Amino acid sequence: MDYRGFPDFSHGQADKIGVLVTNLGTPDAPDAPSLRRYLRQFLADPRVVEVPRALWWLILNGVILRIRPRRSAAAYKTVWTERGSPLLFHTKDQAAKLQQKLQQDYGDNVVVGYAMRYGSPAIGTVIDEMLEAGVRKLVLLPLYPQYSGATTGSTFDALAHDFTRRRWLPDFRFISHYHDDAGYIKACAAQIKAFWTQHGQPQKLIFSYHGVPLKYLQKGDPYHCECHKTSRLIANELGLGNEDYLTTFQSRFGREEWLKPYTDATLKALPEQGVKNVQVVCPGFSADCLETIEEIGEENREYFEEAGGESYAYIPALNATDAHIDALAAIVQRELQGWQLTRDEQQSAERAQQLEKDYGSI
Ligand SMILES: C=CC1=C(C)c2cc3[nH]c(cc4nc(cc5[nH]c(cc1n2)c(C)c5CCC(=O)O)C(CCC(=O)O)=C4C)c(C)c3C=C
Ligand SMILES: [Fe+2]
Ligand SMILES: [Fe+2]
Repeated sequence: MDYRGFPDFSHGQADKIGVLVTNLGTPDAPDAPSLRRYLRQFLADPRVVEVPRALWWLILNGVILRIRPRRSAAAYKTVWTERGSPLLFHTKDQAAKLQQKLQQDYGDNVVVGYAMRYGSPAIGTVIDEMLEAGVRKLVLLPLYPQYSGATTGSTFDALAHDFTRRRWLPDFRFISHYHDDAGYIKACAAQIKAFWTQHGQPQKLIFSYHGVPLKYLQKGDPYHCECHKTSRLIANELGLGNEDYLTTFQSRFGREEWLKPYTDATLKALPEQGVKNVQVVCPGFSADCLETIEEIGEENREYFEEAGGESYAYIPALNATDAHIDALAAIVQRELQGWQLTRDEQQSAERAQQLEKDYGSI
């Protein structure tokens, strides 16, 4: 085994702190070949689809990868922008703003990078760049507020796999969730309040989260509970009563039962129950993407309106808003305690280095 290292590192180099934010990943282009590549990597992950490998290999290659790439490419085309996939450019913006924010306290000693669990930029490539830049302490923040083995757990797997082939491992911290973090909850509530200032308050607020198969909950995945807790905390912050909001689950994949109630079935049923004015918000998505823009913004709007709904709005994700970046920075900074290198300490470290250079070490 040839463990990977960087032989030309400088001995005097100050240790840097690396903050790596990650998200799920997205195809490189909204076309069938790119989707086939992306979906093959994503859906072959045993954390995502827990079906016996040989059987799943047959279904994935024999059925899904023949049909889904073309269908999904058409959906991605409707959300694609000049800057590419929304998920990718929002993540890029989040990392850039987080870098600026953390630099205020840590100067050049902190390096913020972004990577994707599937597709590019790959986690290993970005860690290479960080280690080469002198990062010896690494914080990984998957941008999934609610923990699930399928998302957060899988991101850890990718990192752990990457570490198995490295010669010099950094100190490492992993933020596995922040579903009840006060700053995150306040940022979500503020985003909703700002929307209400412009568009008014709905009859019902729907908190819609990406679903997972029901059996993951039954086997001990905390995702379902964490989603409900996030909704409850945001609702409290907004002063809502139990009857003012609902928690639902979207983006079902495959035939088995997923977490319920389903977002689409709920929106189809609400008008008949007299609920004709709703707003949907997706606190589990830290960035707008196909699943929010197209599925919630378009597809589910149609279901609601076809069923007799009169007013429907999607409240955008936190994306790279200041309140979101402030919340993420606070989460990261809490994790950095003990590692903290403030600008003052950095300056005195630089002075010490200079003295050593001028007078030699004692
Ligand atoms: C936010 C948390 C997410 C969980 C939990 C999650 C679980 C999960 N997803 C699939 C299958 C697909 N998801 C797809 C897109 C997608 N999923 C998330 C997030 C979570 N998924 C995001 C942010 C996105 C959007 C990516 C983008 O490029 O915009 C897709 C691809 C799109 C499509 O072909 O429909 C699939 C497939 C499973 C099976 C699963 C849990 C087991
Ligand atoms: Fe998904
Ligand atoms: Fe979807």
